[in-house]
Amino acid sequence: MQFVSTRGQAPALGFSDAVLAGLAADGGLYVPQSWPQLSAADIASYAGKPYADVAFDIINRFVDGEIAPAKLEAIIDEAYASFRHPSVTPLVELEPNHFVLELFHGPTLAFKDVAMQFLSRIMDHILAERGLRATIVGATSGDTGSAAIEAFRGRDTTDIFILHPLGRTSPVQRLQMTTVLDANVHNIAVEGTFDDCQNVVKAMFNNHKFRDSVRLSGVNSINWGRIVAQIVYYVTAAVSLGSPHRKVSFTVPTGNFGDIFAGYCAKAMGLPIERLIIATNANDILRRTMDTGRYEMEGVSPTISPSMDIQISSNFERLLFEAAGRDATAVVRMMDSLKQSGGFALPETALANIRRDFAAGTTGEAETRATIAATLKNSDYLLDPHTAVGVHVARAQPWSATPMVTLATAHPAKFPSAVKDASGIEPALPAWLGDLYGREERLTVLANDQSLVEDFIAARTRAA
Ligand SMILES: Cc1ncc(COP(=O)(O)O)c(C=O)c1O
Ligand SMILES: N[C@@H](CCOP(=O)(O)O)C(=O)O
Repeated sequence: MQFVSTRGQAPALGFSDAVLAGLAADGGLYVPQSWPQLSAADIASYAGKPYADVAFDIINRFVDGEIAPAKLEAIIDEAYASFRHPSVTPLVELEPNHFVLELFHGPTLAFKDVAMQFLSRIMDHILAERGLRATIVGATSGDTGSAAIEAFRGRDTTDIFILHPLGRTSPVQRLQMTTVLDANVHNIAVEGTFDDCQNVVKAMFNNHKFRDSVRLSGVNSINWGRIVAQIVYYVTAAVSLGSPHRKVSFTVPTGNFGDIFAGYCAKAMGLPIERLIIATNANDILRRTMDTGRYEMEGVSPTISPSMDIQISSNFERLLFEAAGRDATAVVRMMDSLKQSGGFALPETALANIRRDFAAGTTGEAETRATIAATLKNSDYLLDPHTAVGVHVARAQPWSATPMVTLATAHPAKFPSAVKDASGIEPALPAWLGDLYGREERLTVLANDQSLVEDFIAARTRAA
């Protein structure tokens, strides 16, 4: 299996090289050259199987023999042994025909753990086999960073540098990153927004001299290794609800579009998904794009679901590539226009293709709070603000007999003050994080400036 860039100018790579590369050399994102197909019998065979077994069967189709199956199986088993729920990602019925898929039972309480626990182990394996070290960089609005730091801490093959927007994460998210004091972990608080952090990360990848000199690798969902691991829970959830004999719809709280793109991948592989619903907070660029056919940047406003305070939705590029019939030239045109003028128009057929598979809705701040309060009252279930954005959008969809699954992307305890404001209940952190507020912090504040960040990294990485 080869992976090709959405911009068509970078060499096609196998799984291991695509994972180590993160972003393609032409600035594009890697996608598989073709979608491996799950037959109805394959899907039916997953019923009752442990999560790790399903994960192995799906991920192995993309690894395509590059890693010995027994080794891959061991890596996947170990990754999901760190989850605190035996099903790894359990489904809970919220109300008739509406379920939440709890993705927050990993070590840092957000869905990012599902992919990151896999990615750190697979990268470690590939690097160790090649006798190499890499410099890992990531931009975070709070959850990717904590999951990545937890997954990569203490590893000899990697140094990890995480950029977060100064003062724009929840205190729990910040502390989960900055209190990890392992020598290979470096936290940079950037004076700017998440989009600024992500722009610096992408610019470092596009600075080929720097990229090569520190052997740069990425852990954001621009890395195919993140997406592939997220396909799995769409499959396990759909199978629990009766697939392949029954269709399922998913509503996904969305920012960088990685999580919902994994749902698209599952559908492309043959999972019977009826609709994928994009749920945005007040930073609603994706919902507006679905309405108007124009992707148009506006400023980012801080919300109580801060992890989704994003305007440049990286993985939307993967969907554009697919929807435009894999026309890399059209993708380059759109991305150039985004860079130059802050927006672009979608080609008509691409828009029609996207509207066939996706719908979208927005949840404002007051609605997010009201959803948390009402869900506690009516279903005795405490939502985090990101999941509440999804639940509100799911409830606003036209009625359908098809089961709806809303992805519960974070544990409410990551956002205690927003949840308390909305519900009157302050969710407690689990025991292993109980002393988080008392731990020593380490971080460096830097201006939003690529060369300052590059100098900081170059002076500290062991991969140079
Ligand atoms: C809690 C939470 N929910 C939802 C999202 C949005 O996910 P994605 O960026 O994959 O669209 C994020 C961050 O990305 C998150 O941290
Ligand atoms: N919400 C994210 C933003 C980065 O998303 P990613 O999935 O591309 O890593 C975060 O929590 O950092």
